[in-house]
Parts: sequence; structure tokens; C-alpha cells
Amino acid sequence: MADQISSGMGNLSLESKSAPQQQPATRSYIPPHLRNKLAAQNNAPPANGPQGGSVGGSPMNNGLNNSAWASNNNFDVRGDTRDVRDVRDVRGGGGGWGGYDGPQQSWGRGGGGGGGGFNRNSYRGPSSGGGGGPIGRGEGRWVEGKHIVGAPDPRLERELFGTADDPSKQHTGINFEKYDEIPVTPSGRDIPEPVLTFSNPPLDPHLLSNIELARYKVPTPVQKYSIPIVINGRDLMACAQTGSGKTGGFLFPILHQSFVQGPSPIPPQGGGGYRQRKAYPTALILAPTRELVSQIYDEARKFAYRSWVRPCVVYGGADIGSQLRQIERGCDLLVATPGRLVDLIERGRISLCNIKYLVLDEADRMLDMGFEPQIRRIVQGEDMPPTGQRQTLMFSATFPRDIQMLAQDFLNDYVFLSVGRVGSTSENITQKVEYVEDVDKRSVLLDILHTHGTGLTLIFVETKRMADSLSDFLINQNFPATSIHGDRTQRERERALELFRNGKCPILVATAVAARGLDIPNVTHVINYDLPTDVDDYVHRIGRTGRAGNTGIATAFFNRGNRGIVRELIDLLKEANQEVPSFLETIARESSYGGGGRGGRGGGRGRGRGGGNTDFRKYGGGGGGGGFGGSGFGGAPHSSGGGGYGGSYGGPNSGYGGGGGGGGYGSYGGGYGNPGGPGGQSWW
Ligand SMILES: Nc1ncnc2c1ncn2[C@@H]1O[C@H](COP(=O)(O)OP(=O)(O)OP(=O)(O)O)[C@@H](O)[C@H]1O
Repeated sequence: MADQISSGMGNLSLESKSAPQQQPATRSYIPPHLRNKLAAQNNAPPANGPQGGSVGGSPMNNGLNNSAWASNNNFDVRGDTRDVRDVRDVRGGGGGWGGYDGPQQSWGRGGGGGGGGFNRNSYRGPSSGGGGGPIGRGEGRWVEGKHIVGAPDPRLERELFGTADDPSKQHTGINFEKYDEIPVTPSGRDIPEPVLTFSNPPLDPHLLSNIELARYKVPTPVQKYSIPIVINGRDLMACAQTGSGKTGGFLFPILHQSFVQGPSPIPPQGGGGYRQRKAYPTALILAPTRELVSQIYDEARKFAYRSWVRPCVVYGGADIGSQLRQIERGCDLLVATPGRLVDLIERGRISLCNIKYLVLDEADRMLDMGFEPQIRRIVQGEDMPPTGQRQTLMFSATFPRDIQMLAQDFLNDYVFLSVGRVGSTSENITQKVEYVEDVDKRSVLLDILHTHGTGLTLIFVETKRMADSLSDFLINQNFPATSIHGDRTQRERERALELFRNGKCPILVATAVAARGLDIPNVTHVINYDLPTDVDDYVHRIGRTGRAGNTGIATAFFNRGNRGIVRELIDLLKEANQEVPSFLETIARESSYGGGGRGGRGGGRGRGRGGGNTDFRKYGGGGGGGGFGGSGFGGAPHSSGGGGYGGSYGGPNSGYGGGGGGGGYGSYGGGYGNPGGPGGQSWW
């Protein structure tokens, strides 16, 4: 039922690689006596219950009684008077949302009779309905071809947009203006001119007022281009650095178009009951993790504030009933993880026949071997309009060529946008690589943590087991740490993130589940305790710091076990004007004399950084380009070896010859964490 984020495929080499010096995992986040107390106070699972062992937090957190999640039980039911809903939708039936009135937040769609309390742990989804069904707070409507903007709601506004100095919201940093210096390379035919400001025209005035509430002054480079590209009806594949505003890059033009064009008619439904049983979103945004879809949803709520567009979010691991009730009340822009979406489609609760905009965020991840079958099913196997009749937008900081080739199936005559160099890192991040043998990692980490100043520290490890054992170790060393990984329950994951975000646990040990997309203010240090086997993963991980023009530090522990990525790491460091330690050059030379690399890319994905800043259509579709075919140990468990997917591509829209060849579509040597579809197991 839960979304499967990755499978166990290829895990063995990773598991064995990163475990050797560690003690067996003991999940001792909170002593049992305290856990039971907390459970009683906070309605949390008991210590010996199914998930009792890892409620999050640490003994040093004063028992978490004064922590963020402890206070989240102040739910109250708030009824709101609603006005009449848009004539076009029948979404009324479901009834009002139970309001939530937490310590600093207040919101919810109150229904006539009020429903259950707001469930904080479903990331702002309503927990139950009740009462009648006109529109809720902060919502507008579409009446007879006109967009009727809803009344302002100061409390909701504060909750969505924060205050000017709110530390829980990301603020732009000293280098924000420097984004403008990053070269943007668009390719494709008839590329619309970029916009330079947030202004009308072309943007809808109501969208502009929400952008102003978010305190965005000027569009980032990716937004400057994506806005006119999407408004002009084009498909888009956009590759832009981490933290450079890709979310706005797709939300702004989609919401603009929606505000201008209004909703699509809903097909007649059988039964015609009181409730609308099936949702017909017009925009679908797919992303790989629950945390990321929740974050995108929060952004969508901001920019859709007071409009007719109602965003919804669905993801696995959370109660499907409340998600169903949520979408029943209207769902215009749906943010979803693929697994849960498939589930809802199978239940007949969501139709994709009205989709005008399909977004794949972290598109390379969504199209890699793990998610691809689910994406194909959603995009090609259901009732979604085909390419040409919908717009498809893909965003990521990394776009390997093999994935670009695969993406052709989903795109129509698209513009490729490259902001900076494909897959490169931001110069806002100071990258350090230290040579640390596995046995020394813990003590080096302690040294770093003792000397590191303020701010939040995110530590990446390769396995769930390692995440637990390292966070336990840190807790025992009196560091306020917690962990996030795929084996923790949804509730635990959210709590861990919340504790991290609000600084109560300023150290978060994470697997790759937290590598992509998460936008957490004040992350000043990312430590790659275990380096990933794929350098693109490294790019995404370190991108959790140095966002929106802020600066940050990324430290990687490197030893010969990581030689599989040494060349690409060197390239990356050079591209971002970072210091390249001499031991990296030495190990790179060793490797070229036949050392091969443990965990290297066995099959050779043939992406290669050599081609650089590339729309693969321009340079040929083959792997080549300096792809780093692993020469040694580390054969992928399911690699199809070289040559499988390489070669030319002469897709329908291409007109660019494929070239090269050589790169295989074998999976990564060390086993990239691919989800195996429903039921699969992940190592992160
Ligand atoms: N035009 C803007 N002005 C000011 N801040 C902005 C602007 N656009 C985005 N931001 C802020 O920048 C931060 C990073 O944006 P976002 O999360 O969209 O980055 P991203 O490119 O998607 O990163 P990632 O690759 O990690 O997913 C967010 O906190 C967002 O609020």
C-alpha cells in the first residue's frame, strides 16, 4: 500500500559496503519509560507497539515534551462559514474540513458541522469531513467564465506565507542575485523569449499577488524561461541547479494558465450521487517521495491561495481514507507519489482524462528503472490525454542522457533548458572532500560536529540500518540527532523532519530518501558520511544546502571504496570551482591503471559528463561522452551491460541524429536504489 520508493535490487553491495565497522542497530531514540509516557501524552504508539522503537527525537530533547510534535495535539474543531461554491463543480458533497488550530497555525476548511480534527501528521490533509460543502477559507471560484478570487484570510495567509523574518521559511541569501549570472542554454525550435520580471502581462494579477505574499521579487533563471515556454503551450525539460526555484518554475505557469482559462468540464458520471466520487484534476505533479510531494503541495497552496484551483496531495504510508475524502471535495491540481496514485486510479477515484499539465519533478529519478513502469502505467496506460494534447514538463538538477532518451516517449516538441551546466553543483556550496577510512568515520564526524557552528547538519548514509545505528551513536554521544529513512513510519519520518526543521534535533541522519527536493531553511552543512555510487545523487544530496542564494558547506568522506565515482567527482569539483584534493587525482590515476572500482557503474550507464551542458538531441543520443563504465568489481546485479540502450535515437520529434552508442542501459554497478514497484523493498 505504501508507495515503494525503491527496491532491494542492488542493495547487497551497498549494504555490505557501508556496514562493516558499525555496531548492530539498536533503535533507542527514547528510553522505553519515556516513550510510554510520551505515548500517553501524545497519543503516540507505545514503546512495545509495532512502531514503538523509534518515535523520533532523543533523550536529550527533554523528552520531547516541549518539542514541536508534542504540541501538535492541540487540535480543535473549527467550523467556518463558507460561501457558495463554483457552479462548475459538484465538490460540495463531502462536507467541511475539520479545522486545525495548532499553536501557530490555524487552518482548515471548516464544514458546517465540523469534522474531526486536523491530522498534523498527514501534512495538512484534512482528517475527516462533516457538514456541508461550499468553499473553504482562502478559496475562490470560477463562475460563468470568470475567476472570482476569494476573500483574504489573514490567519491562513500567515500560516502559508509566514512573516517576513520567519525562520521556518526559506529566505533568499546573499548570492541570490548571482543566479542571474548563470548561463541559460535553451534548445529546441521557436523558443519564447524569457520574462524578466514578475509582472502583468504575462502573469495573471492574482498569481502576482500571491507571489508578492511569498516575498519573491524577481524570477530565478529557470522561472524566467519556464513561464513563457509553458504559457506558449510547449513541453519542457528543464535542468537547473538544486535550490534554484524549479518548483515555482512549473507552478507559476500552470497556475497562471489555470487562473486565466478556468476549469475543464467534468465528464458526466454514472450514479450521480450526492458525492462526487471521482476527481478529475487538470494538473498532475509526480515526485518520488512523500516528503517532497508534501512540500510541493504546500507551495501549491501558497500560489493557489484564494483562487478556484484546489491543490491536493496523495502519498503512500498515510491513511488513504482521509486522502480520498480530501480529493472528493475537489482536486484540480494533484501532487502525488506514483504508487499511491496508481492505487487511487485502480479504486476508480481519480481520472486523468482532464489532465492538461503533467509534471515530473526529479524527472530523472522518476524515469529511472525503478519508477519507470509506474510512470508508464500512469501516463500511457490510463486515460491521460496523449502527448500533444497535454503539456509535459520535466524538472531536475540532473538529466543523464539515457534518461533524456527515455523521456522522449512522454514529450512533444519540447524545449530543453539548461541552467548552468547539466548536473553541476552550485558555487554557493563549498565542497570539501576528506580522505577517511571507514573505521575512522565516526571519530572524524564527531570532530566535525564539535567544531561546526550554528545551523542544521544533514548526514547522508547509504543504508537504513546505518542511519539508525549512526543516529543512535550520536545520541549516545550527546548530540541531538534523529534519522529519516524508508523503514520509519510516515509519522516518524514527518516527526524527524519537523524536529530537524525547527532545530530541536539539528542533526538529521538520512538515507537517500531525503536527497532530493527537500527545501529546509538553515541547513548549513551536508555531510556525505557514505558517498553515493552515483555522482548525480551526490549533486542532489549536497543541494540540500546553499539554496535560494544562501551559502553552505558540503563535506564528503572519501576512501578507496568510493573510487567508482572519483573521476566524476573531480569533474564536478572543477566545474564548480572547488578545490580538488590531490588524493583524488592519485586515486583517479590508480583507477585508470586498471583498478576498477568497487561500486562503480558496472554496466556503464553511458551518461557521461563529457558531453557537458547538453540537450542530448543536439549531440547525439549515444552513451559515449566519457561515460564512466565501471571497469572492475561492482557488477550490477541486474545490469544489462553495455550497449543495451545506447545507440541512436531518431524519435518522432527529434530530427537530431543519435550517435555514439556504447553506453548501456545497465543499471548502476553499485546498485542504484531503484524502487521495485509495489511491494518492493528499498535500502533507503
Ligand atoms: N523567485 C524567487 N525568489 C525568491 N525565492 C525563491 C524564488 N523561487 C524560489 N525561491 C525559493 O528558493 C528555494 C528553493 O526553491 P525550490 O525548492 O523550488 O528549488 P529547486 O530548484 O526545486 O531545488 P531542488 O533541485 O533541490 O529540488 C525555496 O525556498 C523557494 O521558496
